[in-house]
Amino acid sequence: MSFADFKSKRQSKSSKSYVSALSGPVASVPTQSSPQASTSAVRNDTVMDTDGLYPQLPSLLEIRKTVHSGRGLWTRQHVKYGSVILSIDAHVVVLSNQHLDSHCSSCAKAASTSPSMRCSGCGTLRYCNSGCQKADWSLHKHECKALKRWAETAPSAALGVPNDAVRCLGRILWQMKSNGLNSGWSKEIQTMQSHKVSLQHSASVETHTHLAHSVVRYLGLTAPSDLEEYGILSTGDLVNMISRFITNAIALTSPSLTPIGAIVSPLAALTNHSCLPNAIVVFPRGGKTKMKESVMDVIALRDIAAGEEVLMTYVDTTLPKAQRQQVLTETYNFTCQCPLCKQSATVVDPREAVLCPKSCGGICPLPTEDNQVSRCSACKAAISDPDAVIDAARVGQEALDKATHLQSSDADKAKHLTTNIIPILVSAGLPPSSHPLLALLKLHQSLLLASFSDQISQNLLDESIRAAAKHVAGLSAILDPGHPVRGVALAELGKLLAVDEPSPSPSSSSRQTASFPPSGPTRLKLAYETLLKGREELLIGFGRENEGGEVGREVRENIVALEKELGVWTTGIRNALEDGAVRRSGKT
Ligand SMILES: C[S@@+](CC[C@H](N)C(=O)[O-])C[C@H]1O[C@@H](n2cnc3c(N)ncnc32)[C@H](O)[C@@H]1O
Repeated sequence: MSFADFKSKRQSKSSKSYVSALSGPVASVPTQSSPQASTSAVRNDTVMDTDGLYPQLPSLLEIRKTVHSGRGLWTRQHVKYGSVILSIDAHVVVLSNQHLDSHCSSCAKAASTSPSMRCSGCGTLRYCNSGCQKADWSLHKHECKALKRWAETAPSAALGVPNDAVRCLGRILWQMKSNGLNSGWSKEIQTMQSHKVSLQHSASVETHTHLAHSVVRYLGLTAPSDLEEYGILSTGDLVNMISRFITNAIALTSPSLTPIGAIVSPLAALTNHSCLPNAIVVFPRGGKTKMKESVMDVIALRDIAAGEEVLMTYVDTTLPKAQRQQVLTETYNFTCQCPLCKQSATVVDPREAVLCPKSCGGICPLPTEDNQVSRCSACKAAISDPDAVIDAARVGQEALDKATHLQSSDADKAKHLTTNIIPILVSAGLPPSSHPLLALLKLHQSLLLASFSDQISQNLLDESIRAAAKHVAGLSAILDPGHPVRGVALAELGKLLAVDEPSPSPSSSSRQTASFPPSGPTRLKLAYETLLKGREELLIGFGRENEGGEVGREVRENIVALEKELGVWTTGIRNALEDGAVRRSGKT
């Protein structure tokens, strides 16, 4: 697994009627700052002097240190939801191996929007044009030699390029050497949090050791003293640097939130974690200043009061508590105390829930081996066969792991798995917000989309829409309105609903077995409403001043096109009705 995948897995997101879940009014965005976010109800924090570091720190923010979570970013004034709190160019950016061919290694733009040229030296990195290549050369000149050396000694072609973590550490070390170890740039890197001291008790010792060996090989070092020019005087220093990277690297995502690599930004990395974050890191792309994918923004997901801590998430918040906690302990070395993790056991978390067996609209906690008794939180009806639910969830997790593994090597097999397992979880009573159903729906949707060809069938399109709608319904039960993951999911659903129907006959087989999705003008109207809702959420999640990022701007164009199309439909229907009325009255 690449480091980008590793990180994105950690980040990175009920209604029985999906139609009604989507066609209601746009959920209002909470405008009150959340009391959960502040960890300084009693001031136990110290405002820190930046010592000339972090020149990009805006006056809106200050760095404070607490006993509980070390340094963090705090607001000095009220911040409105959807505002850009911080906009920065990362210190170091690398693409994950599977994106090296499809994206520019300088600006990280996808090759589909720009023809790319390959570096003739290493034959590994691609660029949009010579401008991008020149901009990257000061770092790539070291990397180019290292990549060639690595490929020459690799045991197989498949291992001919080191993973993104090794390449990112290489870039950090070359840049530190070139900028000088006493430069602000290098000091910011050196002061990033490391967990070297607690490593010996941690499950990630192996990852650190493996990375250390790989970095030494990548840099072409022959003696420990060779590391001194990088400011690394001992093995301990090297482990420290690796721990800093693992603790602070952030997944680089495309404008539609697909993980494509890793970045290191010491300033953004000062943000501490909550599983109920009030902020998020996005790479919105666009505008005059954000043409590089690697320009990152930290966006306020809800109003943040003056003097409140800015908190983002380090894990995928669609995961159940135990899985989130495991990652936070193993990778970040702390136990999360956020309100979601400390939620009373009497509150049912939609991530770990089963629908009420009496269909009263309530949910029951997902039964476990240790706690098989599960009752609906609303009507108290008990689940009659908890073992069946436990089994379904277990089989679902196994299928998810297998399908995720297979998706790039054998997409058909992966799709077969998701197609078969999803109905089992649904019939066991899992709502779309529940793990692993939500993750399976997302994967199923992407596998269906990947199988679209020029000749798309009505059934395939309708099945994709149903998967996308269930995915949106699941996310909506978990994530706050305005979360960019929700915005992107709504945009995808709206786009699918707006696709021309290949055979829109109301008597087609899919129509008889399911009332969703509708056909004709009703479908277009639903597409329009979904896109409007998506745009509203994207404007928050990617920042209002970014116009909702690249996806938000695309959605706006789709909305304009649909308005025209719906206008034609409305006129056509009105004309048809008027014609009928004229005929009935005997006029010609
Ligand atoms: C990316 S760094 C954040 C900045 C860090 N606090 C510092 O002083 O540089 C991640 C580390 O901060 C600490 N941290 C972040 N969020 C935390 C939380 N909610 N509770 C406790 N520690 C936290 C953990 O040590 C974690 O490994």
